[in-house]
Amino acid sequence: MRILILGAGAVGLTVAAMLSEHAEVYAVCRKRYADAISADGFVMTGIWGEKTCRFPCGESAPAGSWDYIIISTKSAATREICEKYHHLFGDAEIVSLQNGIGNEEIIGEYTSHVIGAMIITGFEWRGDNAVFVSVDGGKTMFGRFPKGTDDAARKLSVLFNASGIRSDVSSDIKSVVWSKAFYSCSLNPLGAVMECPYGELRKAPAWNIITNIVSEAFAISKAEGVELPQKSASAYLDFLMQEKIPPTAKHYSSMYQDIISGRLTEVDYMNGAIVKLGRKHGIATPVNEMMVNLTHFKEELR
Ligand SMILES: NC(=O)C1=CN([C@@H]2O[C@H](COP(=O)(O)OP(=O)(O)OC[C@H]3O[C@@H](n4cnc5c(N)ncnc54)[C@H](OP(=O)(O)O)[C@@H]3O)[C@@H](O)[C@H]2O)C=CC1
Ligand SMILES: CC(C)(CO)C(=O)C(=O)O
Repeated sequence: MRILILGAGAVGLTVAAMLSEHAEVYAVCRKRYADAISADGFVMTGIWGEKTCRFPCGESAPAGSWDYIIISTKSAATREICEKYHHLFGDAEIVSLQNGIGNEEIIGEYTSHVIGAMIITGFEWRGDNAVFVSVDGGKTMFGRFPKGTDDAARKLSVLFNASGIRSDVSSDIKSVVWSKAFYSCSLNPLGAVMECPYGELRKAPAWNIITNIVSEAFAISKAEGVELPQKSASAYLDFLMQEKIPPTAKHYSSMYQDIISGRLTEVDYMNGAIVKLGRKHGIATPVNEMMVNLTHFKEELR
């Protein structure tokens, strides 16, 4: 199986390292990462094991055809990467291994072969050729976007499992992607602005804010016709409190890590997407809008 990873950073390089023992993988990444990996290998630490891996990577993609092309940029770069590389898409399945609402729709403007994915594992940079895998919040999910499963999604999930990344398929991947987006909308900006781990957000003042974020987001999912696995805002809040926060209670959100490292956050593709869809449907989303503004303010203060 030939797999090209476009925009490989913390997620894409680690996935490349894991898959490269079971498939032919090439990672397109920034020059400084390619140089460091070519010189010293890619160093993985954390819950997926400690190893130094070698796989081909570089600033541009080699010619040829691919079975899967995995996009692992931040959401702000999805369109740019599609513009730059859609000439390679051919019959390949194009997989969005990203957070946020709207990436699959952008990719769908360039191909009819879109696979949606949801990954809920933590990846933290530890140098130009090193990533620490910090937490595991569940299986990585794949599915034909927006709905359905087929051999292409199943084969990719089988490869991930064989490579040591717990995975499964969903026949409603859009719903799974939105459910993860609601998790990110609830925990990421608040954890970043307050500089605290997810577990602290269970305290009453934070939980009041999260309750409003989730209620607004549910109104939007209803208006968009996206049915989440959790049937109501209160069912989603229970799921967050009972199932999702406990395994990641000590984790500082990736948005917090973006802010302290001087990178822009993806808040516009999370709470910002809810605000934008709220305007489209005439639904007020003041708490999500406040989180967008607070996060951008925090970005400017650093
Ligand atoms: N990190 C995590 O714990 C998790 C992240 N995710 C999601 O996965 C996605 C990727 O996150 P993550 O890996 O952390 O992000 P990173 O910023 O570490 O990686 C993305 C990489 O893509 C690069 N890139 C952008 N455009 C190009 C291009 N044209 N050519 C080559 N490289 C390019 C970026 O470079 P540059 O910065 O120079 O633009 C960056 O190095 C996000 O949507 C994130 O929300 C999901 C689960 C967990
Ligand atoms: C827990 C984790 C790492 C899973 O994606 C996360 O949601 C984040 O930090 O953004």
